[in-house]
Amino acid sequence: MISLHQVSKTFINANRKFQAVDSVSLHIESGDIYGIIGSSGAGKSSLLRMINLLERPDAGTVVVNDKDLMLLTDRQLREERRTMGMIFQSFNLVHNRTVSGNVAMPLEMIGIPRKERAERVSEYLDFVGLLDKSDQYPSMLSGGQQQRVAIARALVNSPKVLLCDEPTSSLDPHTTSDILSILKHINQSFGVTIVIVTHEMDVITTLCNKVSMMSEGKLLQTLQTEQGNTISSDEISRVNNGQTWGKLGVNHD
Ligand SMILES: Nc1ncnc2c1ncn2[C@@H]1O[C@H](COP(=O)(O)OP(=O)(O)OP(=O)(O)O)[C@@H](O)[C@H]1O
Repeated sequence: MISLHQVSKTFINANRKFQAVDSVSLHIESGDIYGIIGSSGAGKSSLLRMINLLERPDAGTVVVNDKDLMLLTDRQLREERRTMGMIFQSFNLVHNRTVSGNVAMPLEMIGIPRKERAERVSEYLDFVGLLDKSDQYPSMLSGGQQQRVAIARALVNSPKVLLCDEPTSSLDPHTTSDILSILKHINQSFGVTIVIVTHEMDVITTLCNKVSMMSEGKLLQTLQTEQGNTISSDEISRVNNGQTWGKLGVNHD
């Protein structure tokens, strides 16, 4: 469903080149919950953002739903991006719009009529348990509630893929667990493929059936199990006696 082939990305900072992603290839099947784990600066977010071409690779190919995204026109790319929702560590809500106003935004952009828009917004706010907060503003909500609004907004267009960039990194453990349950439910109930970037091992062992470890722009290793199961911490410990994980600065216990 998603294939990255030898993608690379170099940024230029203060006239110095920095290779954030170095010839990475990976394959994600429909229905997977695919984790990308690594320490800060490993290139995880850049890699994730290349899946929907928010970041354009300097080299390599990005194929989603059998389409080579680099070959699409701007208009075709906009359409293809609608099949991919995205959520972020900092939620990225629009603060001068209400909760329902935020969730309605993707539908407004494609001209869905008001009545249908209202129905779909209510349906997804109900799904994330926030229907009673429809008329509130983001600043009146907790971090976990704001992330649930962002999830509703990402789902309202019925995407096939949900891209998650450190979605629980600014949340406490209890709220993290709530958000991970919602993500699992989205995968199981709607068949949405999930790609999640994290530096937290618990996120991987709670949620993911595949995980790639990233360091210094490269994928070091990928582990996988059946869809519907999660990679166990035992399995992770067995690989190279955990040495690869240690190299990432990630605690695998
Ligand atoms: N738009 C950009 N311009 C310049 N440098 C960038 C840009 N985006 C990322 N980088 C650099 O590329 C490297 C990889 O960043 P990236 O955000 O992909 O890593 P990460 O593994 O997600 O780290 P973190 O968990 O800290 O977000 C970092 O050194 C970062 O400073």
